[in-house]
Amino acid sequence: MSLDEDKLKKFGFIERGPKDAINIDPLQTGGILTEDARKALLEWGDGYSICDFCGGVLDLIKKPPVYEFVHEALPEFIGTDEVRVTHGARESKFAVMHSMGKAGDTVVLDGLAHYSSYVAAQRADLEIEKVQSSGHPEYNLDPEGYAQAIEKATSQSGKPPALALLTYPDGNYGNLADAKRVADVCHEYDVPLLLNCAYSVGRMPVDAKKLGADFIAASGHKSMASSGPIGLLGVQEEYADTVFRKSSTNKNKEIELLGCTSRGAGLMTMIASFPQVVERTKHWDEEVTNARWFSEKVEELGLIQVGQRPHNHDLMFFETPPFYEISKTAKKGRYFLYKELKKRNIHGIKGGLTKYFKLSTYQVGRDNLSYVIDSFEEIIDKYTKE
Ligand SMILES: Cc1ncc(COP(=O)(O)O)c(C=O)c1O
Repeated sequence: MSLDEDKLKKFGFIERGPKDAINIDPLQTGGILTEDARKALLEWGDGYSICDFCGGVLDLIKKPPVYEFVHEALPEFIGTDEVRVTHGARESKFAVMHSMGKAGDTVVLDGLAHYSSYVAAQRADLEIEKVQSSGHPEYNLDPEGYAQAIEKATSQSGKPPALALLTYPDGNYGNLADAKRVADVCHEYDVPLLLNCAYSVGRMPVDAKKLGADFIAASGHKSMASSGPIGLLGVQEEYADTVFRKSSTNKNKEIELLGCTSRGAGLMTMIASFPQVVERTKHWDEEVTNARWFSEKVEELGLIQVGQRPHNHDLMFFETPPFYEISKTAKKGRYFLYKELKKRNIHGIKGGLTKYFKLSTYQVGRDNLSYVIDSFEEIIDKYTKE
């Protein structure tokens, strides 16, 4: 096989269309780089760049201050005794499941858990027991549901679950369950709790100790203004030796991390953004106010926010009957909304969705949010007043 020149022409530098748009994509709003992180990306972009300074354990590098970041700043930031950098929230979840459970053990998942929690459990050969949410319209999770799930799993398998997980908040409705109560319930049965904080650490204050969480999984590219793939794994002391056990052949290498994880640009962008990330979590109340205000305004246009009300997070799910009605007769069909938003430089609602969608108001700011609301109104008017 040979790669001819015509084929190779497709590759090389590729511009990213929507990079300067107003972004309301829940996946992306918390991962937009700070200016310092953009500089760090170029500075540290070469493969293995950080390894110039490594004596065998990446997170022990003194200069640049990786050790201080990983072993001092991050534990304080999320309230766990130990932290390691991983390649993402899913890798963190897998590491915990794989080290805490044996094949055939059970993990309890909330009914709104992300698919990556399922595949992490499957990769670790764990059985899954679910705690159902209350369903439409609020999709609330009753912490007592964890007691029932734990009891059910125990009676079925003769053994308590190895772990419970709560998605905090969930990635569909942006619901923040009562994590403290969930932790208390799990601990009554001696079941440790992993909080999936992909959408919280880096956006809002999270203190694992206050919440009673034994493990934290976080996502740098989702919520910590970092270039991915990068995430965090926080572990309380009681479980640190289990999760961070070392290789018998390579004595300073932690097995669950396959020796070392993010090595270069990802880590250095996370470090570069960290001061601003810490600062922005102090202004979380403003983000919640903006989200609620946005929700109220678009509901005046006929959209309906489902999930917790009043809402406590920037990630929101809307049913959107006005757009759905238009899609039935619009020339571009269900793609009309995507095209209209694109024309207005608004990015983040998936193409083809008109019946419902989720969006995020995080760090978008009142002016741009007003512009999005006005654009929704203008689009509805354009098609209904024709
Ligand atoms: C709730 C939730 N958890 C975890 C993830 C995965 O995060 P990561 O890409 O860091 O593994 C996502 C990604 O969409 C998510 O929505």
